[in-house]
Amino acid sequence: MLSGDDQLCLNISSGLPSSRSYRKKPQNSQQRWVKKKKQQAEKRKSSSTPSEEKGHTLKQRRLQQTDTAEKEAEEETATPPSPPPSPPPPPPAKASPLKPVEKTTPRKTIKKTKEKEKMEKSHTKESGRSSIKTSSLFKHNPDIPELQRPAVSQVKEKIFTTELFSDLDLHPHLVATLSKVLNVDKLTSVQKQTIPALLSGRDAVVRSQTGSGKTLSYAVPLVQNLQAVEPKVSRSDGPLAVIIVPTRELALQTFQTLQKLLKPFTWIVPGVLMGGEKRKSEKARLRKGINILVSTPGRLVDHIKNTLSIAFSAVRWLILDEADRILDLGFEKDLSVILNSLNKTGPSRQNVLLSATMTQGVTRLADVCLNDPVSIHVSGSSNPDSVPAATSDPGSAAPSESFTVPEALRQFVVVVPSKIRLVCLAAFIRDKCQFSQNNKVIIFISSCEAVEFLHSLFTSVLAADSAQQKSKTTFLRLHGNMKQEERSEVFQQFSVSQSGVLLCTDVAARGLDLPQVTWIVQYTPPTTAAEYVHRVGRTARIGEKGNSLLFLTPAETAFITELANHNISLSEMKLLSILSSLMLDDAYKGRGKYHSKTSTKALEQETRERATVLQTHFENFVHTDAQSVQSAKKALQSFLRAYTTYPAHLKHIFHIRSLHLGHAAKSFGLRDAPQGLSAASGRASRGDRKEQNKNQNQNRKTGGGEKRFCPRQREVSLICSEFSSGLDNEDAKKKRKKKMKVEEFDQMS
Ligand SMILES: Nc1ncnc2c1ncn2[C@@H]1O[C@H](COP(=O)(O)OP(=O)(O)OP(=O)(O)O)[C@@H](O)[C@H]1O
Repeated sequence: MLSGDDQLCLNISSGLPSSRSYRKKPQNSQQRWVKKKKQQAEKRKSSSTPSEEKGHTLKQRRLQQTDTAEKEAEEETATPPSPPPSPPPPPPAKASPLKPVEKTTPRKTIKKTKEKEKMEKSHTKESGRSSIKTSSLFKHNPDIPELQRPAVSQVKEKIFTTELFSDLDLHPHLVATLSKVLNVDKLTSVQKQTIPALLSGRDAVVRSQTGSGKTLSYAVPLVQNLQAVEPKVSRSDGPLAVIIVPTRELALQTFQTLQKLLKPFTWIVPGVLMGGEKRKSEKARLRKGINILVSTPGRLVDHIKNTLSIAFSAVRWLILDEADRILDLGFEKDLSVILNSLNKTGPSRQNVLLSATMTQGVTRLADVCLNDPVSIHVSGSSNPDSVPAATSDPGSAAPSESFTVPEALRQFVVVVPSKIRLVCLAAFIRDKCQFSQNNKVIIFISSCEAVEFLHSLFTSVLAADSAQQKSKTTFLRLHGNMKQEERSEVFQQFSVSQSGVLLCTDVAARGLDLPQVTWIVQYTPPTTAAEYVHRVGRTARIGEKGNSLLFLTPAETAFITELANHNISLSEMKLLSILSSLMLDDAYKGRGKYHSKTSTKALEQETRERATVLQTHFENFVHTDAQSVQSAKKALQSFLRAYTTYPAHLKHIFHIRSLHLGHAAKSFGLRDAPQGLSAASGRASRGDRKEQNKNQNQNRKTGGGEKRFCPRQREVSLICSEFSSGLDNEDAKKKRKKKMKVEEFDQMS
């Protein structure tokens, strides 16, 4: 195994423009810091004036005087360091954010946003050190255990074959479009096996790793087949193919791929239906005629029930992408409505189920709705037995089912005590986005509220801390409680951006093909090994390189064994290695007593001090006003609720009772565990219960927010807008309007 330092070296990407390239001689944060210090010292030496030298000698003397204090500080820091008593030596080029900005910049020239004001307030507070109240981050934490990494033989899947699309019997315009528009010439393994099978008219269950080209493996034969239909397909034929996907973004992405493929075949019309869009305009499009219909299940069911112009009499293809997810989310009921509706009238149909992971539920579905299917399992044998055998839980994979992850994916785990999680994540982001270039990071978080909270915290605090630096980190967010226009906008923005951070729930875990993502961070662990595979699958796609980092607390390390049971192996990244990136950041300078020292112990102590300063920035921001505290509490509460929803077979790893509420609170920038908030959501205080009930009633009315979950419903709630038709709000509004009209009438009469 690599040492912690080596691991971090490996993970710092180069400043070169391409995400594919890596430094030949990578340096870790500590090495970079030592180098930076040396350079600074040399600069100072060459440019120092007598008075500066005097200042420097003063500093030396001060350091000698504080030798005894240094010993003390070798223990933990209970409060953030106070500034040195006398003025510091040569002023740094950048103003330290520990000092209020107003002192150096005329107030009138600054256009302040609310957040900036908050930050300034908190910094001002900080300079009045007496008001700081940050308890020690590094005291009273559970020990980080030595990780047991079971021996795992990872399953490998070759991505590309030597065969070309032009070797297949496809329409030449389709081959040309693949090459010119999609930049695709060689077949991937899954395409090589799937395309001929589908062209021959067979049903299929397709399983291959994430980012291996499954979309084209069904889209190419579909287009080939439909363009050859005689007489030519026309809009009035209605849907000839129905493609069901679990999320709106995936629906949009699939639709866009089809649009490109259909460029030479303009008479075949693709269309997308998804929650959040206007039902009226969708109805109009359906009336005009859509030949290839891409939809989320809930929305399609809504149209089946309410739109007269939807007719399935001509459907000859049914494709269920991310089939296990569709069943997993409890879409079964919707699916049976769709299948019944298709079966009622349609001609004989070709059916395809696809995913990178399969569950027993999919096997059952395949039994019911596929006709003598060919089973394509790229990394295993192509026989039906390769689909998971029966388990007690139809939604889960068999306990020992092996999963394949991309070969060029480097997977890491960091064990972090709860209290330090927030600064560890922030330090990681700073390292990847501030001190390295062209990193595109996706961070998975367990609830919409926590995504919102962290987004506003990082946008305010980290962005303000790096205000002096050249490159600014862009933070985006994506979750199921956002309005559809905003979701689509974020999806597009992150797709085309060269760098930045996307904070999201599992709504982004499946199928999304976001180019050049370099890091996947699982800040809250996934609920299953399969979800782990899909989350990390957002990087290292189609043979590219990529990295992933899983956050676990010391109590959760048994999840590594659970992953190993599915042939997934991780390397450890040390917590201190991640935190040491703060040494590059003068925004978090501690007492500065260790600057002249390069011993490991001194460096570690300085790193801890800096982490404490950063935590103080977060806590000050959170405690600026009651509203911020409230949103932190809400985020904590939703995190706790989500924590209660791990499936039974993982409860021994993720149990709410093993969480320390005060420590968890700290990871949301709260100084103390909120009063009356019980770790187990079911054991809330009376006041809290009242609040919860109020919220639940409110949520029921608005169709959003938090609900009480049973384990299976966690994901459902996270991508609730996909699960529902997305029209609940409209219906609720209409009902309210109707009620108001009746009341008005009553009042008038
Ligand atoms: N033969 C090919 N050559 C080069 N690139 C390809 C080829 N086939 C697909 N791609 C590209 O690979 C990327 C991933 O494809 P796709 O999204 O279909 O993967 P997937 O297997 O469905 O992944 P997931 O399981 O995550 O949904 C896309 O950008 C696609 O354009």
